Amino acid sequence: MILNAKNVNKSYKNDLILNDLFFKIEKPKILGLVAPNGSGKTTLFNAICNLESIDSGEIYIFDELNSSSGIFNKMSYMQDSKILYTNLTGWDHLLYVAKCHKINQENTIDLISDLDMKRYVKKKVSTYSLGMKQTLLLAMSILSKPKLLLLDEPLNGLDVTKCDIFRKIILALHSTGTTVIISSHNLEEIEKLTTDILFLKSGKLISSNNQQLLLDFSKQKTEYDVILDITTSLFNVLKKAFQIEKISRYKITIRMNEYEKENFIALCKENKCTIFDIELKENMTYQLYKMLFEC
Ligand SMILES: Nc1ncnc2c1ncn2[C@@H]1O[C@H](COP(=O)(O)OP(=O)(O)OP(=O)(O)O)[C@@H](O)[C@H]1O
Repeated sequence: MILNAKNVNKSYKNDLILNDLFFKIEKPKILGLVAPNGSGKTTLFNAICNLESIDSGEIYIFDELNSSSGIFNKMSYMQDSKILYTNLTGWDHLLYVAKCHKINQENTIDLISDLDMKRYVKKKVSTYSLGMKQTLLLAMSILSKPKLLLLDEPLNGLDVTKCDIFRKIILALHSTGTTVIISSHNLEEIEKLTTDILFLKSGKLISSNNQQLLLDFSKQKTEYDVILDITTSLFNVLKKAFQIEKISRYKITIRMNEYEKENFIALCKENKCTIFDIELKENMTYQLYKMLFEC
């Protein structure tokens, strides 16, 4: 078992942040961790790494209690830039991590090149931009090729090119068997990278694959863009039966739930209308997020 969290509770004074939280990861995955500000994402990461004590419950990493000193040989945690020493250079930071994990300098130099850090790695961190600090933190967290990697808002301040590099590196690491959990408010990027999303709501985790969540979602009306070859007569039929938001010759935007979607597809078929594409107007993660946190 990669991660096993049982009955985890954590409060700050009267605020219950993690509420009898259960969570298991059995196979290597890339998971997104998504929730509004102040919901407890960082608290959960800190609790997993035992940087923050929990009030009750147990967390096991590779079948060892997270308080065991050996876990940091197998896992790594990218925190925010407050952990960096502004008077040291990026190179100093990387050398320190390399020494702790007995990694040779060639691997460090390769990573600096992969992350395009050569230009600034020998400068003091005090001169770094947010994106440069994030890149250094990412480099520090992946240098040891951990089997479990926690990334707390790694995309903050990264430009489009850096996001692409970041994605390739995470996918490459995952292909070697690493499990990655990434918290982010960038729902589009997170959807591109991950297989499951974990929503942290009221101190508990809900997976985007949760059957009840998907059932609730299927009952919600959502906007779809449909590319189709529509005739005027069919449009008149559809107009009466569905909530059409926008229409042009080959594309309509329509609000419907899953049940209505099936009827819509059947009606088009009956009328010999070809549907070339039917897709959610906003990404699925965003739709689930709205359903969970904004109603
Ligand atoms: N050391 C602390 N003492 C008291 N309260 C804390 C402490 N750390 C976090 N909190 C509170 O716990 C809650 C969860 O904070 P946390 O930083 O885990 O949320 P988050 O989901 O990571 O937020 P964000 O998306 O803004 O980074 C917040 O209400 C925060 O004020």
